[in-house]
Amino acid sequence: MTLPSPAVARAITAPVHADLLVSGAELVATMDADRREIRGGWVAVTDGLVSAIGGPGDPPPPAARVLPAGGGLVTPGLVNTHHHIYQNLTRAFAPALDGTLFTWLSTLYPLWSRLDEEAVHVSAHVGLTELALGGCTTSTDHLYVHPRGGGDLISAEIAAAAELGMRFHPTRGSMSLSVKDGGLPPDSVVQDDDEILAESQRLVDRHHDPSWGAMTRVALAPCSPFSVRPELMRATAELAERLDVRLHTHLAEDPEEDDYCLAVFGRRPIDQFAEVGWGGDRAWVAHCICPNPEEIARLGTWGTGVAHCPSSNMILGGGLAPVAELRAAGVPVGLGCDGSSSADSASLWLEARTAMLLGRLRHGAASTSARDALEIATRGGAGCLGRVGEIGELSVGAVGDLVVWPLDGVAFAGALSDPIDAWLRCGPVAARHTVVAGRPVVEDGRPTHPDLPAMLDRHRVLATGIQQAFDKAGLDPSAARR
Ligand SMILES: Nc1nc2[nH]c(O)nc2c(=O)[nH]1
Repeated sequence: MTLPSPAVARAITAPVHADLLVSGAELVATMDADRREIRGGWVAVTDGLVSAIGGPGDPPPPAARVLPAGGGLVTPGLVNTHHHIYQNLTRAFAPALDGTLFTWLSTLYPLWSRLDEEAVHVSAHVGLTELALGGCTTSTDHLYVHPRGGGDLISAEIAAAAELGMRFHPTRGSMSLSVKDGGLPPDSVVQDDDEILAESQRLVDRHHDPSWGAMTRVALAPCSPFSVRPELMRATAELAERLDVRLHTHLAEDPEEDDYCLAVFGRRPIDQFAEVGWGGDRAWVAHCICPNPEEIARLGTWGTGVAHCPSSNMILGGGLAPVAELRAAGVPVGLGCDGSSSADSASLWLEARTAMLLGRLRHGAASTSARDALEIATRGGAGCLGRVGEIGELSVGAVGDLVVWPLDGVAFAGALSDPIDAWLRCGPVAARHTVVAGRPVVEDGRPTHPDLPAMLDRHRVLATGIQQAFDKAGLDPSAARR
């Protein structure tokens, strides 16, 4: 990772004229190295980076624009470490709702085989807008379905993120092992290893920005042990090392995956992960519901990150991820919405709250606080994406990504004693303002980009076309429910 240049470092320590000043907060929860919480605080952003932070006694710099926090809570922007945004085209899809992971995937793969550039662009516009409304400023996406003739899907979603001004970490997903070779996906959605590797390199060359404050970073992401060949896992790890980009995959997400790995590889998923050269801090993995204590310790030693996806894990019935144990072992744990066909909603506020509730259910009321959940949603995400100190905190020199959350109205009546507890225990809450690199993408609860209504109209047409494919293919909708 590139650190700020001397010029940037000078600019952020000198008194500045800010581009944006967010002031009038009830509390600024900086989530910086000291976890400073500043009552009545303000935050200034210059050239996309935080240039100053202060309290009521500190005079703020003059600013081109002042965004009133209106007595709200200011936090760093939340970081989404796992998503399949295109799945909002098959959200809450009735024929797939009751399946376990493998049945659910097998029902939906044929629909996703109809993705093309327009569908990905429109679904990304809608999906990233939804994320911004829920307080997300940096999102990953794991797009692993690349149908023949579908076009350059990753570039299409990067275009959507750039239009909206969202910080984006697309991961070039891949599947290479179809049913006929012992994998789960059908032939229509797999590619061969050479094509996947060539495309991965091309996308990194074209879009990946390693510089401090980058808006776009690309990672490489073979889908799961049951949809790619071990040779591709190994070659992808080598390519990521050579290009110095991060690695992402699904891991240990379901007992069915344990059974598959034992039957096919003769070892458990995390042993197979190590066998193909992935055990290290370049990788972060999604779900990680089923590691045993010895595997948790190994993940901690490696520094491999985990994207905790609480809603999706419960909806698919995969189980309860051992979040407290992973964190105690030193694993960077971030938060993920997961795809909108399994989690169906995409709000990191909701995922943070759900992570807090699940933690308390597993380990008792004193185990998991709103601050723990905020930590996972911010600094934990930065750890997964290799951007500690840069995203997920408000400190001078970090990116100017922040959220102003309301603390007023019916939901908060009487919640006066602690703004962070109020934020996550009351609600439901959507962002009042979401700011990325000093520019509001949500203001007064509304997206600032004007195209959302047109995008939603187009999304409905595209989603209808894709879902009708299910009927046309003559699939028996009730089969997936059995
Ligand atoms: N929740 C999800 N798990 C997955 N595993 C896999 O291989 N694909 C998926 C997915 O889309 N969602």
